[in-house]
Parts: sequence; C-alpha cells; structure tokens
Amino acid sequence: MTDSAAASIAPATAASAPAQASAPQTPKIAVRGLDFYYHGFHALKGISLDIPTRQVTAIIGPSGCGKSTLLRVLNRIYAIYPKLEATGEVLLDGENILDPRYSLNRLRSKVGMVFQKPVPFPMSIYDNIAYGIRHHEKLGRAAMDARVERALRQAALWDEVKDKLKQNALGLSGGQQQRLCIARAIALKPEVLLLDEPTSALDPIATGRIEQLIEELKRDYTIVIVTHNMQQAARCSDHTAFMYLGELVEFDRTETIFTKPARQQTEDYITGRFG
Ligand SMILES: Nc1ncnc2c1ncn2[C@@H]1O[C@H](COP(=O)(O)OP(=O)(O)OP(=O)(O)O)[C@@H](O)[C@H]1O
Repeated sequence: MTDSAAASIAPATAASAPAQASAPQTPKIAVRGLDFYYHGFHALKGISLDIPTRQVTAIIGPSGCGKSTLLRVLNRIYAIYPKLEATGEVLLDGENILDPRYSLNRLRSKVGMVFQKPVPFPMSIYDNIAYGIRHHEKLGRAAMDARVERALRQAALWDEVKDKLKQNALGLSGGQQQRLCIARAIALKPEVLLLDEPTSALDPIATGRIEQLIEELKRDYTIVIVTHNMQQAARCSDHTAFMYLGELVEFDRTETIFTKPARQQTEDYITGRFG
C-alpha cells in the first residue's frame, strides 16, 4: 500500500470515537505490564493498553508478532495448556482475570471468542446456539426459542436460516457459518467479543457482511479484533494497536494510526514497507 493509499483509508467509526489515545471513560479491559511465555519463549513483552467499552479495538502487526497470543490471554484460553505462563494484570471491569481465583466459567460467560475458521458443531443450526446456553442456564422451550432467535437476529443470520433451523449447520456457507459462530458466542450474553481474524477464510461479500455486523454489535459489546487486513482495521475499528515482535509499538485512535502515526515502525508497516 502506498502512503497516500494508507492516508486515504478513512475509518468509518473513528469520528464518533473519543479524541484521546487512551479512552477517557473507564476501560472495559485494562492490560497492565503483561508478559506471556510459551515454554520459556517470551511472546508478549510488557504490554499495557486500555480497551474501551463498547468500541472496536483492532490488533494489527506482522505475522508472529503476538496478536493471537494477546487475544487468547484476554479470555485465558491458554490456561488449558500446561507450562504457559502469563504475568502482569488483565483487569476486566477492574478484576484481574489472570488470577486463578477468577473462575474460567465466569470469564467465559463474560468474554466470547470467535476463531479464524468457522467451526460449527456437527448438529442443527438451532442446537449450535442452544448447546452453550443449556450448559449455563436452564431455560424452558419458549425462552430457549426466543434466545436462539435473538442471537441469530443479532448476528444478522435469522432471515437466512429461520426456515431451516433443524438442518445441519455444516450445510451453511462459510460466511453463514462464521455468523453462526458469532451468534453462538453472543447467545451466552457476553460483554466482550474477541474475534481472531474472523474474515480471513471468507470472500469479499461475506467479509463485508461481517464488518457491517461488527459495526452493529459494538452498540452492545466491547469488541477486540485481530486482523491482517489493514483496510479492515481502518474500516471497522475505533482504536488500533500495532504490535511488533511481542511488543506494543503504538496504540491510538485508528484514524491517527493510519494517517499520522507517532512511530516510524508503525508508519513503515501501514505503508507496506515491511511486514
Ligand atoms: N503454541 C505455541 N508454542 C510455542 N510458541 C508459540 C505458540 N503459539 C505461538 N507461538 C509463538 O509466539 C509468537 C506469537 O505468535 P502469535 O500466533 O500470537 O502471532 P500472530 O501475530 O497472531 O501471528 P499470525 O499473524 O501469523 O497469526 C510467534 O513467535 C509464535 O511462533
């Protein structure tokens, strides 16, 4: 991408975002001095940033810089593997989720995650949504139907699937499967949605649909998205974090990152000089 191309990317949402780099309101998630190690390999180095409530924060940077690792720490998904260690603090509404006393069940109910490749369960569209809800709550038939419908509507999928809820979800297109995975995550009524390259396996039309959905979902959710696609970061996010070799190089309003970044490394990356 050329300098002028980078400068011409106008973030769709940044105009409504607060003017300061760190959000003026209490952040939904405050990362403080976070280090992360894979079997001794230092993958995240002293990361500190504030993730604002009900906004979209994008994490960008070259392959291997630690984007997915940071996202995975935000819902402590690494905790299922031995010998992976995080130090520092990740404060969700002021409580440190890295503290082993913060229960994983509670964390999962507050922080939902959607992965790069849509992975529907091999069951009906309806059950894909209901499965997780049943795990957390006992709902009667009517209440469950309403929850499933609401989640599918929020994920902008209802109109396409309302007449085939009993059909196997594996029969949906890739873009529909990804929206189903988003519906499955939001059905549990989380407060934060983590999206790890959610459109990398999708065509431009399905990608546009998901980006539109992200814009709608931020009314209700705090969203963190990892993306390789800088135009996508520019289009969808309010704030952008640029990472390099496990460090957070720069974090600011998306508009600032893409038009007048403070660091040379950021500028080199967004103008395509490296990465
Ligand atoms: N399970 C693992 N065990 C050991 N090292 C790992 C593991 N997962 C990731 N790493 C290393 O941690 C660093 C950060 O990886 P991570 O996947 O977070 O990067 P990324 O920025 O998301 O990359 P990409 O854009 O290619 O997905 C890399 O050096 C990677 O090789």
